[in-house]
Amino acid sequence: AFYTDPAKLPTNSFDYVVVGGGTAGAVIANRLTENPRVTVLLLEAGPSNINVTNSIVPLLHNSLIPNTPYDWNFTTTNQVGFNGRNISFPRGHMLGGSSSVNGLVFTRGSSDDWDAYAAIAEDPSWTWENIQRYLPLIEQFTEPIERYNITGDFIPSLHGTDGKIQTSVANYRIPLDEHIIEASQELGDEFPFNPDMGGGENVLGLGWTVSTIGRGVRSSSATGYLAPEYLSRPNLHVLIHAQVTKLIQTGTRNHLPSFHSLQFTSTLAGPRARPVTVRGRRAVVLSAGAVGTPHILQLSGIGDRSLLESVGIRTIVHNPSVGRNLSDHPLLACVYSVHDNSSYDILFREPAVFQAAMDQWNANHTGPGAASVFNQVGFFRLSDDATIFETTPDPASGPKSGHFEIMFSNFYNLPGLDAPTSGTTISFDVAVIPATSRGSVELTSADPFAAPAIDPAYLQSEFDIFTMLEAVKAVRRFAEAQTFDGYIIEPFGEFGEATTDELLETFARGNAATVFHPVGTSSMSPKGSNWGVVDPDLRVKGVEGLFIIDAGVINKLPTAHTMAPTFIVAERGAELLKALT
Ligand SMILES: Cc1cc2nc3c(=O)[nH]c(=O)nc-3n(C[C@H](O)[C@H](O)[C@H](O)COP(=O)(O)OP(=O)(O)OC[C@H]3O[C@@H](n4cnc5c(N)ncnc54)[C@H](O)[C@@H]3O)c2cc1C
Repeated sequence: AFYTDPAKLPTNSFDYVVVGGGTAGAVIANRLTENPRVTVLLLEAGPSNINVTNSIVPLLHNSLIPNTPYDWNFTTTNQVGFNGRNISFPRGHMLGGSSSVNGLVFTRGSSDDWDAYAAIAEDPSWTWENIQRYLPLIEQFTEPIERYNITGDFIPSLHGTDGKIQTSVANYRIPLDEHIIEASQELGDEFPFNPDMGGGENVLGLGWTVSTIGRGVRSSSATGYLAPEYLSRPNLHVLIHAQVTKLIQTGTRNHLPSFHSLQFTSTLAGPRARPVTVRGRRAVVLSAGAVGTPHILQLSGIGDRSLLESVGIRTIVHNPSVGRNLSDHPLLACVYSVHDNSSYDILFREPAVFQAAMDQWNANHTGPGAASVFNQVGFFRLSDDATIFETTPDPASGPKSGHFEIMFSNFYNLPGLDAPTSGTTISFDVAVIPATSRGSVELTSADPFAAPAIDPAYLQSEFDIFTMLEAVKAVRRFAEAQTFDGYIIEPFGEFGEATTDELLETFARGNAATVFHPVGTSSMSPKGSNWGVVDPDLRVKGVEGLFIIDAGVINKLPTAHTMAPTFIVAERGAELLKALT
């Protein structure tokens, strides 16, 4: 059942309480309640996803962040590597979490990435081979809403057809597509075409983006795993507007502090509302994401003693790894002015064009509204003799993993920044993949409603800045392809003026942002190791009754956007929990 008022809950004791109705939390709640005898309470701080148009219409996702009710509206600390700038750090704040607000890109990572997770955690159950069985549970590949011939744009055998999340390629084609594919054919040595990045053995190269879109509509963990047929299960209770403020120690078991209770506040009643206490008899599962989960742990006395003491919180479990090892993909937009009357710059700028697109989408879910903004992405490697490898060991998980990504879109794609008021542009956004800078999420106050300090430490390592600049240079070589003659006019703004390495670095540090992929703050590490937050079975170290299942447990950035890897972690986490019962 679905609730907005905690007073309506039938009980305050459940088999499991899951914190965070986001990407992972919705999976856990769904899978555990497949057994009608298991009761689950799922608590989500944000509002419902139902009828939120900008979450439903794929093209509108950039408008969900920042400074909306659907975003936590976090800001990073001042970033040394960004010339002291801070940036907005969006996280989904609604049912479905970040899968309800994100860019819909569905990429799973390379086999090397998953094998690295297994190696780091010293647990072979996390290898690429072993996680294969979760993929069909997640994905339901669908035909694009427009009747395009997609033969050759994907490899059917790599996709599930019966999972909970609908995916598709190329829901709305744009003139830029042809140029990107042609450029890849022209410059195939450096930018080879990849017919499908979903196979972990072959994620490098450029290809059509698989997006979480079904019949022109966003598919999220909320639409998929919390669909009406699941919400109607009598053993599943989903409460929104419920912000968890603290876990409560309920005793000791096997010499470990137990955490089977927690407090939350209904935000509809304001932060001064009386906290409600609920109990998870079998376990409490934290799925509040790479920021929310470590923040809750710290508020509950689980974290670095000196940090907790600094805000007057008594330490129950001293674990300095909580909230540390924050890793994210830094992004830099390389914008070109182009001749393109179909550029989304016009659509977003001119109300009549925008309205026509929305009218079309409203009529039958077709047109630009039906598509994500990245019809293609590509993952690439630095050359083996890149000078950085003289001083830095290659941080990629292996030869099948990338060093940088390029994402292609047909407009000025810098969410949160004002687009130019005239002309038309395309954006080739680059990102550093195995970024080696490590940051942190730290509480700033014992007040659970005070935002934590988020320091992703962007571009603070030699490798990260080197790779960012190499990625920009790769973009410039790509833009030299003949197919762009008469289409690309010139590089736009400061990007065009950054003609030396020094100027390029200034441009990067002055303009880079994020692809929104934080991981690592609840890192999975070997059982018994002296670092990390969860064991390979996703139990929180040093306590009883508490699990973490979200993007934070991923201990290293994948050659992928992080939603699909989070779904994999969640399906595996649900299986591990079910095995306990
Ligand atoms: C703007 C944006 C664009 C992105 N684009 C892509 C993309 O195109 N492709 C891709 O693969 N990845 C993308 N990502 C990343 C991807 O969406 C995330 O890595 C993934 O969804 C994380 O899943 P999660 O379950 O860990 O956290 P989330 O999905 O964020 O879920 C956490 C949930 O917990 C709730 N919560 C937090 N604290 C509390 C609390 N105290 N009490 C109760 N509830 C709480 C939150 O409101 C949220 O619903 C994007 C992310 C963002 C923000």
